[in-house]
Amino acid sequence: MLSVRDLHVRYGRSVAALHGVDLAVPDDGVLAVLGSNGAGKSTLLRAISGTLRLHRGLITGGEIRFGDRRIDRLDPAAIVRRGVVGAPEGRQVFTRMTVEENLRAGGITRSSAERATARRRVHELFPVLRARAHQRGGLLSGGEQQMLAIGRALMSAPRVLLLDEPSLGLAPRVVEQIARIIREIHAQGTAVVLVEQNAVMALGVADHAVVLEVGRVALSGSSEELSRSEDVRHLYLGGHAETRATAERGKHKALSRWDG
Ligand SMILES: Nc1ncnc2c1ncn2[C@@H]1O[C@H](COP(=O)(O)OP(=O)(O)OP(=O)(O)O)[C@@H](O)[C@H]1O
Repeated sequence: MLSVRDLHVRYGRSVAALHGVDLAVPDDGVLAVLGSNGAGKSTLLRAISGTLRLHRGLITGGEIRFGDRRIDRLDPAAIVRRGVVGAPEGRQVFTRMTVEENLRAGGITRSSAERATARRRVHELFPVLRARAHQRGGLLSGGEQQMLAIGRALMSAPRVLLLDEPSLGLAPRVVEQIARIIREIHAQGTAVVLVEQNAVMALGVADHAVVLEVGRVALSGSSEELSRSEDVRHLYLGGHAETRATAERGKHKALSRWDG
């Protein structure tokens, strides 16, 4: 279980980005983190992955635990070794390196046997990455780069995968494909924290969700509950989109009847 308790984060002296955030991600869960621009979603992921300092940010209160150990004072490499691994946004793959070299870089903390197992898993999830093994990362399409970014994170055999807006800038068909793959990764036993502006996609994939508003958790609950929440529907789903989110979930899970 990954848990965040009363987390406060600042950037420099003037920006207080998180003001007492609480959340929990069960070992077998997918947690969606929704929220509008500037709500603090990326800050939360940076705090969990230990990368805040790269952005001149600092945890000023609270704690982050993985299992029974605190991880909020560890450096990013130690957090990856514990099994909590972030996939960068797709355009941040190593563009001059081949697909295979990108994957190898992701598995650098693991033994060669563990890397071989992880590579088989990545190739099964993303056959395109096997087909394009020797192509430069920068020549892949946006969706393929996103897949490579997720594949690179999976190479370190994470227990919790942190995803920062994997649907950003992708065509709806590709977003559906990524959503399917996230479900598959979860079904294989990896917990996922999914930061998304695309609430339809996120609520379709996650079991639970939190909505951040200016650095605070404004709402939390099961994805079904949040799909039905008036606030979430107006702010993030709009129109008939909530029906789509529910339909999406219905494809993959037996749901209680839609009462909205
Ligand atoms: N490196 C930084 N230095 C100073 N302030 C920052 C920095 N990064 C983020 N912030 C501020 O912290 C707050 C939270 O930003 P954050 O990027 O976490 O939000 P977000 O929910 O991820 O937004 P978006 O969806 O636009 O990416 C905002 O007020 C933002 O301006």
